[in-house]
Parts: sequence; structure tokens; C-alpha cells
Amino acid sequence: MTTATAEPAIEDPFASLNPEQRAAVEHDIGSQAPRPLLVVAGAGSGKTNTLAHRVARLIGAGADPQRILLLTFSRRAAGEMSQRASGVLHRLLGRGAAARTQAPVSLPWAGTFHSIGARLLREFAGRIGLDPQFTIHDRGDAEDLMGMVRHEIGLSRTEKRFPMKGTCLSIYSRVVNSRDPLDQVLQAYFPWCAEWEAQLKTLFGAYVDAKQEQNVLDYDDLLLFWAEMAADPVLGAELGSWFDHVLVDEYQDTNRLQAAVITGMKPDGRGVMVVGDDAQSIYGFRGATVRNILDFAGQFTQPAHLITLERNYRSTQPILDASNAVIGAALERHAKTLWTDKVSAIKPQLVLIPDEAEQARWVCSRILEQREEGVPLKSQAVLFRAASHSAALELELMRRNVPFVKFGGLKFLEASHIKDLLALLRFAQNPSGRLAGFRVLQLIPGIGQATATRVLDAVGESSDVAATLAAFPVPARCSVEWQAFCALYARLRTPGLRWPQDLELARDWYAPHLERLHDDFQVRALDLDQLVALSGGHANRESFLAEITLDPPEATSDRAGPPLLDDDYVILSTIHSSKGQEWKSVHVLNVVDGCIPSDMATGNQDDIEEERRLLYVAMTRARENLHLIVPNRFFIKQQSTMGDRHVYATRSRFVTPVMLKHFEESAWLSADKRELRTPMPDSVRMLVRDRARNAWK
Ligand SMILES: Nc1ncnc2c1ncn2[C@@H]1O[C@H](COP(=O)(O)OP(=O)(O)OP(=O)(O)O)[C@@H](O)[C@H]1O
Repeated sequence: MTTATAEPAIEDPFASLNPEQRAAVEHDIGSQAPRPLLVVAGAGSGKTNTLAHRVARLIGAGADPQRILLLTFSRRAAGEMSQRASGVLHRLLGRGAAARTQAPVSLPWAGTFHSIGARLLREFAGRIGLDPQFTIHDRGDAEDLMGMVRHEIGLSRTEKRFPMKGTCLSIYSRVVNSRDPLDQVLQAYFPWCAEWEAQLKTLFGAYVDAKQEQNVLDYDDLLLFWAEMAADPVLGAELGSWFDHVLVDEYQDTNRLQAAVITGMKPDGRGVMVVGDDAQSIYGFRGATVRNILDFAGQFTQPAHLITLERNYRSTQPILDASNAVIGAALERHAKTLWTDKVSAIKPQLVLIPDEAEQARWVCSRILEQREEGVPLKSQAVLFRAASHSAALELELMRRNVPFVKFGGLKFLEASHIKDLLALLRFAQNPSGRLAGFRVLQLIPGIGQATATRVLDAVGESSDVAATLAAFPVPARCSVEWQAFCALYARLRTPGLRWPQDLELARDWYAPHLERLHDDFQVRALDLDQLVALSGGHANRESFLAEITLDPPEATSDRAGPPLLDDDYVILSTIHSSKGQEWKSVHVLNVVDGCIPSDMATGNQDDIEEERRLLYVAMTRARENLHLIVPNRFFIKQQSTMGDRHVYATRSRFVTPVMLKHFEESAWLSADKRELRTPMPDSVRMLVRDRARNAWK
């Protein structure tokens, strides 16, 4: 490394790291065969920061960025990691002041497991019998295809109701990702479906056939095929030889298949580093297993080195005390106790409030008060267990004109107009994809399921799809629309079309349909604009379709659009989507039994433990102020015959009486009038508890 004389003095970007972080960053630097490394660390202990420094250190020591595989949980995390590593690297190279203006280091192999898997599969497609033009089904598409197959093989007409398509896909996915046999998965997680084991096997076989015929892969296939390649002695070794370093963030949320990908590519663990926190493992419901962390040390042909980070840099000591108490009651975990030197006299608040409407008003008022005290809206977040829990608060924020952005709610790709447009592009990309074709064809007025099926059958047998479509005898009443569609389709299939022209053509064709189908077409048109804006970042249609399916934008514009015009807005987020982030002030809604733990998740002990970790994740997002809100009356949406109703709620079981000393409790009868705040005498507390219990008798 050389420094020109005119450049500022080299600053040591690693000076701020603590000894354990530094040990992780320096681990086997300069060695030809770096041993596998596991960094286990508590919330806010700088895992992600350490990983970014490690990447910079490796590159600074001569590693080729093209040969670094960096696997993160989301695309956003991959981008942030590249940014952070660049900053460190520029400082390392003595360009401290200019670091912010320097282009980030390009890490071409930084991304999610799924997106990297998709890229590798396209590279290797020819050798593993895949057509490289494959399209990727998101969860919704996969569910629909499962539904179609379920219907085709007669399972939708069974006398006793066969599991719904969504359940079938969940079972299938769990089997694939956990690598456990079907009967075990059924017994453990779907006991009410166990009687259908034989039929499910048939269904899953037919589903796999359908995917193959239509040249589509679902999310699980991206991992499954990658793991299969990695397990092959020849392909696995070849894949492994592409990368000198394999770094994985958030390892606690990986599943067995993902672990198999790593061990297949790097059986001796050379150059492998993973970071994670077993206490933050919150994706068990998707088949992630905390065993990956617990078993990491013995997974390779040489033992892994372990470094533990316990110093927390994020939260004040009272917030940590409360969080440690909550996670301390967990049944099984890596023993570690977080500490910090951030003293504070402010304990986390436990706020009792009459109902959800008051909760919304109260939170909104506190957010505004804090803003008056100088805390920008962006430094404040409201977290909740399920996306629907923020409905009352969203209304209140709108009423008071407080801008917000919501993460983890209705996903962009779930909106029907986005699905329509993407289906059109997918059908142009891969005419064998029946699901996309089925959706698009029915956009044309006069074409229903029967005609669409016949068209797709004809397409399936044709070598010139555009010509087949043009010649297809559709009912006379739709011939004008049909011709317009065929002309569009032919253009979309024309070689040499310059992306994103395809998307613009598709949008123009779709515009009148959007207007015909939706009253709020103007709002929805904004989403389509957003889609066009996103398209610019991609080289071609294929990469756009793959990426958008794998890592969709978080929110639709009717929610996220207007607030984004403001430069300050509150963050509303599900706890799952808050992973890896931090805010100065955090409000957690509905800290009551039935929400945390969710009443959907009280089936078995593992589920309950995962809910406990969720609360821990939520609490450890806060830097200075943490509020857990406990509404006394809570509205639940029932699937049962009782219908939706209000219930009396009790404080979440994860905040036990012995933990109350870590909180400051307060009760509010009304959100707005400060004088109505009461310090809550014990007698009242007893009353409230009794009432809550009686409601369940
Ligand atoms: N050595 C350090 N000195 C000062 N601040 C640090 C240090 N290491 C990390 N931090 C800060 O601590 C905070 C948490 O870091 P980071 O996000 O990397 O933690 P994490 O372990 O990935 O957290 P979590 O798992 O809870 O999401 C960040 O604000 C980061 O800048």
C-alpha cells in the first residue's frame, strides 16, 4: 500500500474497534488458508460493523473483491455493507476526508442467498440441465401454481377438505429447507395435515414436474439447486474455487440448506466467516435453524475459531438490563451478557393504556413531543408483531399529518397491478410459464379461464409463439383488443429491444386496462412509475425480473409515496423487518399475550421461544428511549365462528413480575391529557389483572 505525499496521513480505521472486534477483523490475515471463523455476538455489539471492517481489511491486504462472496439477509444490507466497507477502505488507504465522495468498492458477489443462487444457477444452467431462461416464482406465484396442480390432480374435490394451497406450499417449503422428511415435518408443524401424507407426496411430485415443464424455479429451488451443485464433488469444488472468502451475516437466520451450500463449497471451511446471534433467531417459521450457529464449530474438516462480542454500543444500560432480563428467561441460548458504558437514568417505559385507539393517540402524541424535543422523526420507530397492528396508528398519523413509511406491510409485489405488469414481462421472457400467461391473457376483456387455457396449450406446442398468438381464433368480440395484445407481444419478443423499453411498452399497453379495472387507478399508476424508475438499475429484462422477484421494494406507493416527499418521517415496521436496524426511540405496540406471543404461534415451545426472541429483537433496536405499550383491550381478527371481537388482554408473559423492576410503569386513562396519567397504585393493578383474567373464564 503506498501513499502519495500530497495525501493526508493514513488514519487507522481499526483504532475504534474493541479487542474482540479487532481479533475478528485480523483473523488469519495473510494466511493462505484462513481457518473458519464464527463470531457470536449480542444485539448491537457491532457484528455487522465488524464484518464490514473485515471485508475492508481483506481487500486492503490484497484480496480480490471479485473473489469475495458476501451473503446478507436483504439486498439493502448488501448495499450497506459495500458502502461501509468502502468507507473503511478509503480511510485505510489514507483518503479519509474524501471517503464519502469515493465510489464504493464494487463487491459483485454481495447479495442475498437467493439472488446469488439465481446468478450461479444461470451460469451453470447448461451443465445441470436447466434452461438458462428460467423465470423465478415469488411466494404468491408459487402458491398459485401449487393451487393449480392441486386442482388438476383432483385434490380440490376431496370429500374432507384437503389443505389449502398456502398450507401445501408451506409444508413443501419447510421440507425442502429443513431437509427433514415429510412425515416428521407434518408431525411437528402441521399435525392436522398428517392424514394427507400420501396425497401431499403426490401433489409435491406433480408440482415439481409442473415447474420443470414450465421452466420456472421457486425461491426454494434457488437454494436447493445450489446446495445440490455444491454437494457434487466436481461442481462443488469448482464453485468453491471461485471464491477465496465466504462471509455470511445474520447466520442465525439461515436454514440447513444454506449451511449445506457453504459446507459444500468450502468443506474445509477455508476463508469462511459467519456472524450471528442465536438470541435473535426469528425465522424458525421459515425453516431457519439456530443449530447452524450452535453446530458451526464442527461442520468443517478443521475446527472453527470462535469469537464472542459482548460489548453493546447501541443502547443505554437500563435498556440492556431489561432486554437481558427478557432473553435471560429463554430455555436455551449461548450464554452472553451484554454490557455498555452508556449510563442513563431513564428506564424503559411500560405503558398501560385502555385500548388500541388510545394507544395510537398516545404513541402519536409522544412521537410529536419527542420531535419538539429535537428527536427527528426518522430517529423514531414504532414496531409491531403483525403488519395489521399498525392500522389505528396509521390513521392517527395521517389525521395529524405526520409522515411515515411502513416496512413489512403489503408488499409491492403483492399489489395486483404490479403483478399484472410483471406477469406480462415474464410471459414475454418465458412463454412456457403458464401462470404468468394465464394472468395476462385474462386481462383482455372477453378472455376467460377456458380461452386462456386453450391459448396456453397452443403456445406450449408452438415454436413461434408470437405467430401462434396472432393466428389464434379468439371470440370476435375481443378481436380488436387481441390484435393490440399480439402486436405488443411480438414487439416484446423482438431481439434487440433496449431495456427498459420493454417495460415502457408494457405499461402503455396496460394503462387503459388499469383504468378499467381499478377506481383508484391514479394511485396505482404511481406504483407503475416506481417500477419504471427501478428498472433503470438493471441491465436487461431477465436480471430485472429476477432481482425484483427476489428482493422487492418494501411498500406500495399509496403508503410510502407521499411521505417520501418529506425528508423526515416516522418508521413503522414489523419486528421482523426491523432486524439489523436501530433508532434513538422505539415504541413497541401491543405487548400483550395474543400479540407477543402471537396467538398463531402458541402451538409449541419452540414457537413460543421464537416469540420471546422477537420481543428481544424489538427492544434491542432502541438506543435511548424504549416504550412497551400494553393496551388493556385488544381487537382480534378471529378465524373461528366467534368472529372479530375485542378481548381483555394481559401483559405479555415475557415480561414477568420479577422483571418489572427494570421498567418504569405508568397507566394512562386517556392519551392526550397529561393530568390523567396515574402512577398506578397496586390496588388498581390488581383490579386490572383480575378483570383481564375474568374475561377468559
Ligand atoms: N467499536 C465500536 N465503537 C463504537 N461504536 C461501535 C463499535 N462497534 C459498533 N459500534 C456501533 O454500534 C451500533 C451497532 O452496530 P451493528 O449494527 O454493527 O451491530 P449488530 O451487532 O450487527 O447489531 P444487531 O445484531 O442488533 O442488529 C452501531 O451504531 C455501530 O456504529
